[in-house]
Amino acid sequence: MTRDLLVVDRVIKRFGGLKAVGGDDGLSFTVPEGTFLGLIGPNGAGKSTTFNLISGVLKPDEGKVLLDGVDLAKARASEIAALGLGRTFQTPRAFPSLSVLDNVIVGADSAGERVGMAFSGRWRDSEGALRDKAAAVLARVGLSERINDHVGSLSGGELRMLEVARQLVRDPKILLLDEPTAGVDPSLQSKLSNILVDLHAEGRTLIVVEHNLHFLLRIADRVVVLQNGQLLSQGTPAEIKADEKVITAYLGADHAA
Ligand SMILES: Nc1ncnc2c1ncn2[C@@H]1O[C@H](COP(=O)(O)OP(=O)(O)OP(=O)(O)O)[C@@H](O)[C@H]1O
Repeated sequence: MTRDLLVVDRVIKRFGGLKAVGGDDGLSFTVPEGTFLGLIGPNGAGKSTTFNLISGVLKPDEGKVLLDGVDLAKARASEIAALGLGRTFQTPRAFPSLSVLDNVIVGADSAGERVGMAFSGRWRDSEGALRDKAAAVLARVGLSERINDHVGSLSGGELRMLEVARQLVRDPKILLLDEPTAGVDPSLQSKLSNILVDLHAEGRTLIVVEHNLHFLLRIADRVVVLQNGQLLSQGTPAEIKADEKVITAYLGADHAA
């Protein structure tokens, strides 16, 4: 049986006394290793808060989030990165004065690779390998022709692809993507969806928050639907599309057919 890589166990998160996530019993769901999970829900449902809880950015007021058995509330950011968790942000975070290639190299650096190599004297030998790895992930996201450009010249969609490349260079076991299709034109969206399908086929665990549920329902293998901070439904895309609760609360009557 596949083990659960991520366990959200009766989690409650409050802001100013109001529950953003959790409802009465707390939010619980599990993500088996190798799953491509889509996290959806209407505005204010608690998707971003849940996303921040499962990436260790926020700590729950009650309950636990376990990644590979480790309680994220007790782990340092470096420990979480060492568990193989990578995440992108709703607003892409790139270094505007650096080239596209250097942004990806810096992405690998935050995993401590360059620092470790510098200390061990392997820096010169490894610099070329790191550049090759960065160039390879940029090719994967379709940015080969932009590697020497400054990120300031990238479109919104290209910036999102750069975010994905900056995570991929670290070879994450579990990759969390926050609204990856926001501001991305249809041709890049289809490229992104192919990349996600490939990453999933490689055995990586993906968790993707999206407003664009048509995008997710086509490619995810499991979907969690939130409403008012609580679990409204979970299942395969086919089960979610057929779930009356979801249709009523979120999808709209046109999906019932
Ligand atoms: N930092 C915060 N301080 C106070 N309230 C917050 C904070 N973050 C979120 N909330 C509240 O928590 C609830 C859930 O918000 P959250 O952003 O997680 O929902 P969401 O599903 O991501 O919404 P959207 O689709 O609009 O991004 C909302 O009522 C929101 O106003």
